[in-house]
Amino acid sequence: APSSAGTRCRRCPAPLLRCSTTRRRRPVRALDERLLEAAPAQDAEVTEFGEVGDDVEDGLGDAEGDEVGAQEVVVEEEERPPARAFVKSRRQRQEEEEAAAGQDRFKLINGKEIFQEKAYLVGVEWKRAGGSLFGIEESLKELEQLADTAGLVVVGSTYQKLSTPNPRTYIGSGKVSEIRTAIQALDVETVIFDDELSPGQLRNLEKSFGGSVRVSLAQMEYQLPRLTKMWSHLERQAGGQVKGMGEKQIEVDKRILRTQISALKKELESVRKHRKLYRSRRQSVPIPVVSLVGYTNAGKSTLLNRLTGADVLAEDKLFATLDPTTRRVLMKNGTEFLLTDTVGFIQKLPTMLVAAFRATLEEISESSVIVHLVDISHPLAQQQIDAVDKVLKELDIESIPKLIVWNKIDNTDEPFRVREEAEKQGIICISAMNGDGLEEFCNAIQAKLKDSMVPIEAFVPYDKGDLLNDIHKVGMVEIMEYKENGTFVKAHVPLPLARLLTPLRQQVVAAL
Ligand SMILES: Nc1nc2c(ncn2[C@@H]2O[C@H](COP(=O)(O)OP(=O)(O)OP(=O)(O)O)[C@@H](O)[C@H]2O)c(=O)[nH]1
Ligand SMILES: [Mg+2]
Repeated sequence: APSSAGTRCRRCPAPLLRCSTTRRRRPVRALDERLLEAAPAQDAEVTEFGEVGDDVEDGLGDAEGDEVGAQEVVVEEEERPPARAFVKSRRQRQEEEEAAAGQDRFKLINGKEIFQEKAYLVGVEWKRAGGSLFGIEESLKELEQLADTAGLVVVGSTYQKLSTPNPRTYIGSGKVSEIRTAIQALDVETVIFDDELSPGQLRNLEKSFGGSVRVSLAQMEYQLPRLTKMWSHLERQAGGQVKGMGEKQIEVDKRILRTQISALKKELESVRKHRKLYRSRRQSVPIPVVSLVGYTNAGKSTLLNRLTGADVLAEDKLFATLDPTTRRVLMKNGTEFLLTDTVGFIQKLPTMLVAAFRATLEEISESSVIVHLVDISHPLAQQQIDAVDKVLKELDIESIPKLIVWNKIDNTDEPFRVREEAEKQGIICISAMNGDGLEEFCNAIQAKLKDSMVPIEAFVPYDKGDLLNDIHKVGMVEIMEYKENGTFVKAHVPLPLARLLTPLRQQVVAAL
């Protein structure tokens, strides 16, 4: 029989069009649908299935081992309508399904409605030594998480090992055609490159991916606040297989995204203005600022919530925090500090991102202590630490005392051993989730804060009582003696407060 191998399911004797076992995994499903769509020209499409099917076959298991699959086949075998009618009814069903799926593809993410585009990821591993801290597979995994955070559905990914980029298309021509096949087979709407491409390379890729496919630099902006990666958006192919519905969705999708971008831009701008104002106001009440930095998903927002009860967005998503948030932490001994949450760091921090998140970075450089929070339960914890350190180095903040804190101790396999290691290195272990080690954390912060303060001795007259309050709140008092016309204080205070106290400090000698 012609092309019998291609038309039969590998796992069962059913002809492919009737075997619903193949509808399990997404890539195959997409192919199956295309197959049905082009039913009158079955043979040609079936060949395509045979080819691409090989790539997605693994993991399906063998026929005997999978009873569910066999059952599904039996059910469909019972009906056996004439091929064409069968295809038609399936087609209708498929249309309905698709319409329903279209609705499903709008997801609420952080209170905003986002259309779930189908995305395909492309990465490049450089052969030269001493390249990235992260392996290509890790990098793609992270990119997948980023895409997921942005509300995309990743339908596939690929990567290539290269020693130099192809000046025309960045990746090699073989890879380009492989991706083109995948775009068609999987109905891909967005191709995301794990690197920054030149406008020329983008244009050439656009051509290579087919005339009706558009790759545009402007789309980079799509997810700018959430995604730091290079975006290239592929128009769904017009005509033929595209349903009117699908086209409309793309338009709606674009509109939503465009509105979102401008709204987010405005938001970001107003946040910056607000924070600038806030900062200058705060400087007159010199409560020390502690900045929380760390790789994305380290648990910074969770820790801030834990310590302050602030309702800061904590999510198992990358870049859950867009706007840095500052909260007041009151310690048991009455001392206060301001804790600032920052947006998570990430490897390959592109210039674009540095600019967009300058607000966060400004905050860090003005803090009294920097807390570097690490997800110690992450298999790539060390690489993440290195990536964060690299960014911190660029900020020129070496003079600010730093505290390293290992978080998610509850999530480690051998918490005892991890704690032992931490102790050796003078590192604090906590669980922001269950509150373990938070008291130790606060004490360590206090000790670090003291490092950043200056020792003073001052005589504060009774009519300047508010200054005494400030010293209590933000400083560390060693001696406080009430005299006839004022109070003698020996303490460590932050530099700005020491400056405010300067006139009173001069009076110390006179008063004694
Ligand atoms: N098991 C465990 N999970 C934690 C702990 N702290 C945080 N998490 C989880 O880790 C995930 C990320 O936490 P976030 O607080 O959003 O992380 P973040 O560092 O603010 O992330 P970005 O804002 O993206 O930089 C969430 O799912 C938290 O519930 C912890 O101590 N133990
Ligand atoms: Mg956060």
